[in-house]
Parts: sequence; C-alpha cells; structure tokens
Amino acid sequence: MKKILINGGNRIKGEVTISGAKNSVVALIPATILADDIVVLDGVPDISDVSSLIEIMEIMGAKVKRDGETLTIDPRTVKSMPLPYGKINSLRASYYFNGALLGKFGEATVGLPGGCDLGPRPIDLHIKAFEALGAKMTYKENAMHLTTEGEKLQATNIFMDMVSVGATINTMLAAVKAEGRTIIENAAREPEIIDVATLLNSMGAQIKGAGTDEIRIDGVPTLGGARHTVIPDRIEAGTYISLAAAFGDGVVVNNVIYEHLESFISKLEEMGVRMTIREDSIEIYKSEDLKAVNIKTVPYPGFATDLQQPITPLLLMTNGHGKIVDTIYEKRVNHVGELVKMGADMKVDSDIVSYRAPNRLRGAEVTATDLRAGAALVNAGIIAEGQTKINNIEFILRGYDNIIEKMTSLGVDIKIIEE
Ligand SMILES: CC(=O)N[C@H]1[C@@H](OP(=O)(O)OP(=O)(O)OC[C@H]2O[C@@H](n3ccc(=O)[nH]c3=O)[C@H](O)[C@@H]2O)O[C@H](CO)[C@@H](O)[C@@H]1O
Ligand SMILES: C=C(OP(=O)(O)O)C(=O)O
Repeated sequence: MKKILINGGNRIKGEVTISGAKNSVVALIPATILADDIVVLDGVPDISDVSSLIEIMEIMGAKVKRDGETLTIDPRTVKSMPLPYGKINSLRASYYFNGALLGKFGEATVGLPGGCDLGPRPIDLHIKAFEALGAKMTYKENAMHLTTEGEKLQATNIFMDMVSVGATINTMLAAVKAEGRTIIENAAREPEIIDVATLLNSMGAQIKGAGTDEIRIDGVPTLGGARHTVIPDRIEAGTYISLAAAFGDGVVVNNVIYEHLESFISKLEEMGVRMTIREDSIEIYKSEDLKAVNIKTVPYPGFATDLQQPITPLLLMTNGHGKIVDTIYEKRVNHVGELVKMGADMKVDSDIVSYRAPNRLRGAEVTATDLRAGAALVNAGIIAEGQTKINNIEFILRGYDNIIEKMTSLGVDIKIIEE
C-alpha cells in the first residue's frame, strides 16, 4: 500500500505552478468523442483521473497520445460500446460518457459513476435532461442504458431543479448536436463549464451563455477537430494558497486566474492574510495574528465546496472560533475526525463543523477518506510537529498533479512510501 510520509514543521517558501483543472479536463476528454477529427488538449494535469479516462477512451477505440502536458486524441475510431464496470466506477466524471456518447451515437451504456464519497450524489438531473432531449433510459446489468432508438435528439428547454455542474455539462454534451435550440435554465456557472463550452465551440458548436445561469445551444450536424488549453485548477491553487497563508515564509503561486478564486481570496482577506495579486500569480506573505472566520459553501461564484476541506488547516491556525457549513454536500465532514487525531480542536454537530483556534497540530497516522480530505491532511501534516503518515493516498493522486514534487520544491520533507 502506498502512503504519504511527511516530516512536518518546515515553513514553505518559493514558487509553485498550478496545473490544468481536474474538473475541466475530466469533461474535456469525453467531449472529444463528439469530434470527427483530432483534438489536442494542452495543460493536461498528471492525475490518475486523467489516466483512467484515457484507458476508457482507448477501450472504446480512440487513439490517444500523451506527451507531457499535451494530449492528442483521435476519436474517429471510437465505437459506442457498453462500459459497465472497471475504471468507470473509479471516478465521478465517467458520467460524461453518457452525454458524449448519446450526443454522438444516440446510444450509451455506462456504469454508475464513482468518485469521492461525500454522502448521496444522485444523477437524477442528468437523466431528466437526457429524457427531455428524447432519450429513453433503462438499467441493464448495473449500467445505465440510454438510447434515442435511432431518432435524433430533439432540442428543448430544460430547467435544472438544482444547480449542478455535472448535469449542466452533460446536457451541453448531449444537446450540442441535437436538432434545434436547447436552453438550459438555472445552469451552473463554474469556470469549468465555460472551459468545456469553449472547446465545444472551437470544434464548431454553437453554445452561448456558458458562465451564466442560462445556456443556449443551437444544435449543429457535425463537429470538427480543435486545439485547446485547459484552464488552471482553482482548487489546487486554493490548496497551496491556504497552506502558504497558514505556514508560509513567502510563496508565489503561478498560473492562477484570480477571478476564479474571488470568494476564496476574500475569505483570506477577512482573516488578515497579506497577499499581492498579479496578472496570473498570487504572492502570499508570512502572516501572523489571523482571525477565525466562518465558511459557507454554495455554488459558484460563492465559496467552493472543494476548498472547504483544504482550507481547514489554515482555519486551525487562526485566533478565535468559527463554523463551517457545506450546503452542497452536508456530509463532507470525514476529514474532521482525522484532524482531531492530529490535535485539532473541532467537532461536527448536525453536519455543522465548529472549531477553536489556534491549534498546535502534531503528526499522526491518518486516513484520506476522499480527495480533498486528503489534501487537508497533507496541509495539516506539513504544519504539524513530527511525522504524519497518510493512508489511502490514491484519493489524493486522483486530483493533485505531482504533489510530492511540488511540495518538495517548497521545502517540505514529504515522500511516498510502500508499506
Ligand atoms: C467531476 C466534477 O466536476 N466534480 C465536481 C462536481 O461534482 P458533481 O457534478 O457531482 O456535483 P453537482 O454540481 O452535480 O452537485 C451539486 C449538488 O446537486 C446535487 N445533485 C446533483 C446532480 C443531480 O442529478 N442531482 C442532485 O441532487 C448533488 O447531490 C449536490 O448536492 O461539482 C461539485 C460541486 O461543485 C464538486 O464538488 C465536484 O468536485
Ligand atoms: C469531489 C471531487 O471530485 P469528484 O467529483 O471527481 O469525486 C473534488 O474534486 O473535490
């Protein structure tokens, strides 16, 4: 079993460069299926979710070449084949194969998605949108079978009952070649949605309004090749920025789009973190006497649920007390018990996390229960005195590009061990 071992206590210093966004690239790769020519993606992060998606694409017949951060995908040989098990169940974003295969072939048989266990994660809105476009859905051998029964998908108006990143992107993927104009109302507004729409438009799609709560898609008969650079990962950026604020001695975080992090940065400002924001980088200075704050996660542009866990070690280094409420995933609290093992003064009551700070964290053996819980434990282990051993690191490697190398370059004593 691979584990992460950290000898904590060294303040981080230097520069780190943020990679392409996990939650963009995991949609961009399935989106390439819709093209009738080669698609090149630049800025692709080295994370296991990407490796899993490449494996699935190759099983379906795509020709994929990976050269550093560049991924060249030839989707012309892809066939819509049943994808019930295997890697499909290892990541959340495999749900995008439903939309992409349905949009391209009018048929998709895809197993249920995996991903982080954050409590219930239904996909009813995805199914409702596919059905509204004219697809029929049945379950076959643990997989969702979607078919248009040989007909073309028909554009329509779709009102999302909840703001959903996955359902918004999946509807775009299915509707992009449908007949007529599809309107998605109450759409999610995350930057990753704009990124997917940008790639699809470069392929010849007609999508307007991505990034607002109303997206209009005029169906086109065919889509061609394109070249596209993945946007920087705002969650990876927030993870390093919060560590730099908690335990840095001057850190520059490069390849950041500040506008994607506004609600996060404004929380740091409320805490008293000193920063200089430049065109595509943020410099974080050594901070003292930080103030405890409350965090409430909401859909973009509000505070991201994916940053709620990584920011927690910083909250533990402030002064005072505060609460964390995750309105997207109420049960996203599994990191709390692990942080308590490291000496954190925090608890969960009716899904609300409360903490008292400052805390003196000490190294311990802890377990990553999900991706961002793992990131929180890495940050806590770096701040803590003594040695921290983290189990279940495969969650962390799903979404953090070269985390060991990046942390080492900032002066952290961190490595992966086999035990
Ligand atoms: C691969 C990917 O991009 N994952 C992200 C995506 O997940 P994901 O796309 O799964 O998250 P959604 O935005 O869809 O979920 C938002 C909320 O809507 C609910 N919901 C969603 C769909 C549905 O059909 N029915 C339903 O009830 C969910 O349970 C959740 O409470 O957005 C989340 C919210 O920003 C992030 O935490 C994940 O990192
Ligand atoms: C929850 C996350 O990922 P996924 O939706 O892929 O499980 C995340 O990136 O924090």
